[in-house]
Amino acid sequence: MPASSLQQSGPFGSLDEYLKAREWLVNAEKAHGYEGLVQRTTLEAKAEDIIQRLKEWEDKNIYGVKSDGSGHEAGHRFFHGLDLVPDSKLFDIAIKAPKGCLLHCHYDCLLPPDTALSDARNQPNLYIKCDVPLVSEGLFAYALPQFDVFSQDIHLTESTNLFSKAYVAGSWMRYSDFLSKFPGGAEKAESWLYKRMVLQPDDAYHPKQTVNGIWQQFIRAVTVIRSMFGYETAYREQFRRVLWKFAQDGIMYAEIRVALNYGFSIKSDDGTRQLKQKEALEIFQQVLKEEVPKIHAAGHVFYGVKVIYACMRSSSREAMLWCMDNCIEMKQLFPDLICAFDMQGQEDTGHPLSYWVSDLLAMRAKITALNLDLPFIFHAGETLDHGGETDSNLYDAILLDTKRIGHGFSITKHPLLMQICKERQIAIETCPISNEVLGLVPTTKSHHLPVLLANCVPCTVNSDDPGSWKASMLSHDFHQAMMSSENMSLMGWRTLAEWSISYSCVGAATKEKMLSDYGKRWTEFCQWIVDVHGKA
Ligand SMILES: O=c1[nH]cnc2c1ncn2[C@@H]1O[C@H](CO)[C@@H](O)[C@H]1O
Repeated sequence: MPASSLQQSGPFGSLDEYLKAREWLVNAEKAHGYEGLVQRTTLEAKAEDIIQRLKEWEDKNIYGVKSDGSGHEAGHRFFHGLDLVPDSKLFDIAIKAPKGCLLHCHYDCLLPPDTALSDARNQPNLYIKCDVPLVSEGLFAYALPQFDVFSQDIHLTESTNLFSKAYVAGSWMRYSDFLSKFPGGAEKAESWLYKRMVLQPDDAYHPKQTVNGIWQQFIRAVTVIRSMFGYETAYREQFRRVLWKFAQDGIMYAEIRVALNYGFSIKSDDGTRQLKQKEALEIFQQVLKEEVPKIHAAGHVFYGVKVIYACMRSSSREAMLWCMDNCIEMKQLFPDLICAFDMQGQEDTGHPLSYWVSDLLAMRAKITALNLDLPFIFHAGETLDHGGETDSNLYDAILLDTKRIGHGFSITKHPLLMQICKERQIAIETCPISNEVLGLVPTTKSHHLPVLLANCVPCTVNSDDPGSWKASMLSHDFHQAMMSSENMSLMGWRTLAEWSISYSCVGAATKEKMLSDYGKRWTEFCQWIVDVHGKA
């Protein structure tokens, strides 16, 4: 707080004097945060006022806590409010909002599996296996299904029939047989599979849940869904759909973390060929070439996507070293597509960055010698730890010159590191809904985004794994961020979106153009708010 604020404290000669000092203090604190950067046009001020009024109204009328204490608070728990969101005008506004760039998301978890499940019906070579036979309610609840495609026929016998007591765990059953033999039929089968891939409210909120517990469930869900995209057509069509969903949700560009782990492969549809990192990236490049012009033709402002090469932080050293070299190789082959390197997987249970420091320093030396533009963008501080090994990832991320920080949830307990992020322009990629569903905060209201904004630490809003909890690409997170804090405003959305452009990996000229495109869309958006919602 500036020293001058002290001069504003008492003793006060009158109520009027006190109220003036109070107003000054509130405004001084606002100016300390992102509001200090904001200048409103008349149109923006009008639109902003409409949004604030809508927030209050919706909090009482759409959400609302009843006199007996039951009900849902807006911006509180994502799953509790999910069914109410469609009734919200503010959600409609969030969908329309131009959002800038999505800088933190994971490819496998971008979309819920609806379309993948319908595509799977048409894959004759697709097989399914489980770790237990599906012969009792308990085993249905426990089982982990996985998919793969095979070129040779695997006949249906008692030992490959998932619904037989004689099923040998891990044996493959043709998916079409699985659908027809599932108790209650194909629709029941798909809804059973769906629940294995998408987290449910009880997974997130049951009273004995822990961070490790929900992560174990999340990893299981990812294992199922990832195996569903394990063949070429599914992998490609998923990417095509993702691009359209981004554009339709007001995202102008994205950087996607793709798990290109050691041992990564997808198969050709007929199961005869294995496609590795290079072939997967070729698929992305090809789809971008085909789809971006169509997305433009449909009237969207869209700058495509780049890939953050990501591998598991729990890897063996041998696997990690292979990935580091492979990442450099892929950067040379796909200089415009690969934009950074990261490690992913649960931070608390994986190796901390300190474990990898010498390898990362050697990787950096190679990158510099090759004159490549390949920054690190590390996950760090996605933890409840404070002062321990996981939390200390923040120190290493900063010392290793991370371009941004993924999550940075624990950084608000490190004022010096927040200050450094401000000075060195390291943006924090926050993920409000993800942090709530995966157990870091019991409510979005205690998320660190408002703290970062109040300190004017550059940050962005991201969806992380929206498909894993049936959220949209970014609208739900924008909406949740808006509803969870009084201090979040329309100009907060604008600030976050402009930061997402400024801290992205695109070149300076493209950034300029994006900012200018954004400005135009934003003005249209504010006008729309005033025209459509201003009269109510
Ligand atoms: O919030 C996150 N922090 C770290 N890793 C994550 C997060 N969300 C997803 N993944 C990683 O991405 C994989 C899917 O591609 C997940 O298995 C998980 O390892």
